[in-house]
Parts: sequence; C-alpha cells; structure tokens
Amino acid sequence: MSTVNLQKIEEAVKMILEAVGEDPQREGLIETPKRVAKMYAEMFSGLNEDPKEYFKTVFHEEHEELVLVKDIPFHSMCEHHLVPFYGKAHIAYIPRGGVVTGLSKLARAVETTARRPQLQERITSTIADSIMEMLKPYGVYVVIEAEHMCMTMRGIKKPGAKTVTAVARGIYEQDHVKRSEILSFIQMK
Ligand SMILES: Nc1nc2c(ncn2[C@@H]2O[C@H](COP(=O)(O)OP(=O)(O)OP(=O)(O)O)[C@@H](O)[C@H]2O)c(=O)[nH]1
Ligand SMILES: [Zn+2]
Repeated sequence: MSTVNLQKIEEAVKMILEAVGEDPQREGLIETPKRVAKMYAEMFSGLNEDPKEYFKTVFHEEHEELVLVKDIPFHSMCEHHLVPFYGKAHIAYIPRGGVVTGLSKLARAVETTARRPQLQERITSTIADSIMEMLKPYGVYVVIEAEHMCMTMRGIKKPGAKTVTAVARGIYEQDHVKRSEILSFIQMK
C-alpha cells in the first residue's frame, strides 16, 4: 500500500515553482504539480516494498554453480539531490542446497530497491544481503555501474563519469579469482 501523500507533493511543487519565480497558474504549469506528484508516487513506490519478498519464490535444482544475471537496467533517485542516477546492475550467486530463485526475481529486487531515495552503495548491499538471507547461497556478488545526474547536470558537471560499486558476500569475500570470473563475464558481449 502506498503511503505517498499526493496532495502534499502537489502543494510542495507549487511552492517550489513560486520560489523559483515561476507562475504556477500559467497554462503550461497548471497541471505540473499533479503530474510531479504522480511521478514521485511511481518513482518512490519501492519505499513500502521489501526486496526479500521476491526470494520466497524458489525452485529445487541441484545447481551449485554460478548464476549470473547481468546488464539489468535500472534508474533510481539520488537521496542527496533528488535527481536520477541510472545504469546497470549485475547479480551473481552460487546456490546452495538445491535452492535457486526465479531469474526475474533478481531484476525485481533491483527495481524495488531502486524505487526510493537512494545511494548506489545501499542498493548494492541491500540486494546482496537480501539474497544471502533468503537463499543462503555459498556467495553473492553484486556489481552496479551508474551515472549520477547530480554529477552531470549540476555541481561538478562531469558527464560520462561512472560510479561502480561492488558488494561481495560469502565465498566471494575471500575469493578474488571467483570475483574476477564474474567481472570477465560482465564484460563479455
Ligand atoms: N556515496 C554516494 N554519494 C553520492 C551518491 N549520489 C550522490 N552522491 C554525492 O553526495 C554528495 C553530497 O555532497 P554535499 O557536499 O553534501 O552536497 P553538494 O554541495 O550538493 O555537493 P556537490 O555535488 O559536490 O556539489 C556529493 O558528493 C554527491 O556526488 C551515491 O549514490 N553515493
Ligand atoms: Zn546527488
């Protein structure tokens, strides 16, 4: 259930428009507070969701080897500036005890985690920790690469700069050879 207060967002957007010197009553802006409220409700819809829920869907398959879903596109909102950052997530894990999850659930966990005011580091660790807790695999390695609009369109203004975050859990914490294997699969076209 969404706890987003649409009316409050509308009022706030109207105030921002006034504060920057715009006329919220002019034709082009009259519907803008409503549109922005709807947009925020959508972009922050992950706030009341728990990515762990998705990993309740499991299948029994004796595959105690690598599973990697790479190039999962995502976009999120930087919690410092409320502007987007976007890129790709790559999720690798090694199942244990014949417990594998649905491949789409890995992408769903990215989506849910990204749809709230976020830091790239926190998206990365939340996904890794959710998988560890729910699937109890031998290990998880999550890599996220993203461009932050707050570094592109304002402030330091460095378009093209990419931030890479990686979180290793379980056997990936110690095993750099296994981590390198994932990184080479990620680079493969
Ligand atoms: N660690 C981390 N930092 C982020 C992320 N998104 C944005 N930031 C950074 O958050 C920082 C906020 O710094 P502040 O000095 O408080 O704010 P600011 O004056 O707007 O900073 P500048 O961006 O340097 O102009 C900036 O360095 C941003 O680049 C993120 O996902 N992770
Ligand atoms: Zn930012």
